[in-house]
Amino acid sequence: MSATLQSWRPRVRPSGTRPAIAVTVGEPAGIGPEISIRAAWAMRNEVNCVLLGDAAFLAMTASYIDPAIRLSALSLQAVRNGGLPHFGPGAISVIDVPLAAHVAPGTLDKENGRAVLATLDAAIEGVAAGWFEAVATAPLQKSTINDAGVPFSGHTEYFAGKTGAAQVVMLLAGQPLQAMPPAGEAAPPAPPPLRVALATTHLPLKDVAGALTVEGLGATLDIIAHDLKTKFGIAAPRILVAGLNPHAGENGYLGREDLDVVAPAIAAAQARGIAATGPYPADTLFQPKYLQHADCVLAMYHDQGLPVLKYATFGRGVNITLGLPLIRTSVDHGTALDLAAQGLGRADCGSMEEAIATARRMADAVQAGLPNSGVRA
Ligand SMILES: NC(=O)C1=CN([C@@H]2O[C@H](COP(=O)(O)OP(=O)(O)OC[C@H]3O[C@@H](n4cnc5c(N)ncnc54)[C@H](O)[C@@H]3O)[C@@H](O)[C@H]2O)C=CC1
Ligand SMILES: NCC(=O)COP(=O)(O)O
Repeated sequence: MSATLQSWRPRVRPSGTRPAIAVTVGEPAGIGPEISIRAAWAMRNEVNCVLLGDAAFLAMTASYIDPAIRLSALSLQAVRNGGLPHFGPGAISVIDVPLAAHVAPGTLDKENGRAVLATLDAAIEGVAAGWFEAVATAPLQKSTINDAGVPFSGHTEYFAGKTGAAQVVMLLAGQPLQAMPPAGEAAPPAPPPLRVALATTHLPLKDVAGALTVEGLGATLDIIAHDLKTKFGIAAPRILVAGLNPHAGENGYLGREDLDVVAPAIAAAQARGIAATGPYPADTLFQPKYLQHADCVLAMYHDQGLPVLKYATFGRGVNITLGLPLIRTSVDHGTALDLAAQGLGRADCGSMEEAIATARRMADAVQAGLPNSGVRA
C-alpha cells in the first residue's frame, strides 16, 4: 500500500450527497454476500454502499433475493482511472473483484481466499484515494485465507498492517435489548449503548497475560479516548477497565498482573487526563449501576468482554476498529455457513445494517470536525 498518512485525510462531502461507504462482501460461501446486498438496498436512500466483490456472483445472488434489486457494476480499473461515479439511489454500485472458483454456498474453497483479501485491499485503496468515507466489512472465514497460504488472524490485524497503524483496538458496541414492561406500564428509559473494547484480540488464552504491558495498555487507553472523541463525538470519554484475574487479582493473591500492569497503566492514563478507572473485577463490572456512568469498558481479552456484549446485543452489535487512519466497522457475527448452506433468506441482516449505519455516523462525526464542512454529527 503506497498511500502516505497524509492521504488518509478525508475529503469534505459535497452537500446533498450520500456518503460513499465500501462494503466488502466477505466469504462468498457464507451469508456475507446476502446480508451485504440486503443491507445496501434497504439503506440506499441514506448511504451509497459500494459493494466490493464478484459482480456476476452478486448479480445472481441479488436476483434470487429480490428481482427488483438493481446493481451497477464497475471495474476497479475504471474507478482508478475516472474516480467513483455519482450514481443515484436507484441501484447499488458494485466494484468487481472477481472470484477464482465457483461458489457452493456453505462449502469453503481456499481457491477463493485471495479474492476475499483483494476486496479488503480495494477498500483500503479506495479510502486512501478518497472514493469512500468508510469501510464496513461482512464476515470472512479466517481459516480459508490461511488455507490459501496467507497467514491471517482477522480484519483488525490486516487493516492495521496494511494502513501502517502502530496499534489498533477492537471495540464492539450495541444497544442492549430491554424486557417488555407488563401491560399498562410505561417502558423504562433505554439503557445507554454498551461499548466493549479489548486489550488483546485474536490471541490464544495462554498468551494473554504475557501480552499485557503498562505501555501497551496505555496506548490502548489513548486510542479509545482519542477515537471516542473524534469519531463518536464524546467530549470526555469515561472508560471502566476490567482486571485480568478473578476479583482483579485479589490484592495479588490471584495473580500480580492487576497490581503490576493494569493499575499503573490506568494511573498513567489518568495523569494524561484520561477518565479511566479500575481495575474492576470483570464478573461484577457489567451492571447497569456502573455502566450508566461509562462510555466504554476495556476488557483484557476476547472472551472476557465479547460474550457479555453479544448476550446483550447479538444481531444488532457492531465491531469497530479504533486506531486506524480510516473508519472500519463490521458485524458482530461470523460467516454462518450452516445458514448459507440452507439457502437464502435465513440470515438476519440487522448487524450488517447497524455496521453501515455506525460507519455513516462516524463519517458524519469526522465531517463535522473538518474545516469548511456543513455536515453535523
Ligand atoms: N467480522 C468477521 O469477519 C468475523 C468472522 N468470523 C469468522 O466466521 C467464521 C465462523 O464463525 P463461528 O464461530 O461459527 O460463528 P458464526 O457467527 O458464523 O455462527 C455462530 C452461530 O450464529 C448463527 N448466526 C451467525 N450470524 C447470523 C445471522 N446474521 N443471522 C442469524 N444467525 C446467525 C449461526 O447460524 C451459528 O448458529 C470463523 O471463521 C470466524 O473467524 C467470526 C466473527 C466475525
Ligand atoms: N470476534 C470478532 C472477530 O472475530 C472479528 O474479527 P475481525 O475480522 O473484525 O478482526
